[in-house]
Amino acid sequence: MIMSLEPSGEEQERFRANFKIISSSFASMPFKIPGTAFHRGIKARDSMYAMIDSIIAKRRNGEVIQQDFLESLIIKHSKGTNTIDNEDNKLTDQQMKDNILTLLVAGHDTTTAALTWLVKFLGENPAVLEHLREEHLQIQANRKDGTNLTWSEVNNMPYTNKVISETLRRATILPWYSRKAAQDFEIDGYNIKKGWSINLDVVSIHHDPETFPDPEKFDPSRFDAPLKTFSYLGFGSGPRMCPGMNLAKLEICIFIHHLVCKYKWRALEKDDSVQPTLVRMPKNKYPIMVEPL
Ligand code: HEM
Repeated sequence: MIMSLEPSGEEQERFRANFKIISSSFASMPFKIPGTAFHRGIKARDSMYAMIDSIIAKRRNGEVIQQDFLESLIIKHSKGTNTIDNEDNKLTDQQMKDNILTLLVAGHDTTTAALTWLVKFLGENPAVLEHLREEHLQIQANRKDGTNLTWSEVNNMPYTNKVISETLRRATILPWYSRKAAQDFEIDGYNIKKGWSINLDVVSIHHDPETFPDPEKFDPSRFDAPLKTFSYLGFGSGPRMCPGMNLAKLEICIFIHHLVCKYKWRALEKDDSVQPTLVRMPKNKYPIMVEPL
């Protein structure tokens, strides 16, 4: 979708390997010294840049044509192309590469983790799974022709949306993110100075028993009524809120539809530990055995 890499092959493998190094160095101390995670991350990023450079070059000389996000960036942002945008607003190749890398880094592991947690929570909560399956079987039954999920169907999945929100609350994929204080302020007796970086402890916010009674319980009905502002931060909040939210939700809705309409599954291991990385995942990656319904 982003740049049409084949799911297998040497290029994809190299991409995957570099991507893994970048993800695991994301929250490392910024010491650019050989041997540190940060240094490995920078090297992997440079290698990704080189790969994206070569992909952009092939697209520019017409060797490869694809209908994907990179292609639309190239068409819209090539200097001298006949679009209504001002030349000064066009992205440089460096900015294009950064955009592609940002989308991959911010969008891949987060969505993968969300899907993994979703399968786990549904497997552990058969009543929720049954309710969810009813919603999706009803969508199938109402469909007059065609087999593909339509845009209006995706936009009319009320229970699915609550299941997604509860998954992101309970799992809290991004356990913290930061904001810079715009002014001096005091909170609970602590004085915060303008310009300080503040990390939000989203796991605690999402497990506050005052807002979410019995917080460990997986219960999508918590989202039946609107919640207190800033108590649910699955995709963040405010102007820096996740720009990929709608894409991620779309991917998750499509995944859920096919999963619950066609398959049943069971966990192969019992392990509730969480991998202590920036993007929270079940430590054992939650292996399952899948069968047709
Ligand atoms: C279930 C999947 C996802 C989750 C749980 C998630 C969650 C988040 C959260 C919590 C933030 C921080 C928001 C804030 O600071 O207020 C964020 C930022 C961001 N996300 Fe996502 N995200 C997901 C998928 C995606 C996808 C698919 C993309 C793009 C393809 C994406 C791109 C970004 C970017 C670029 C930012 C940084 C925004 C900024 O700092 O201005 N995310 N995401």
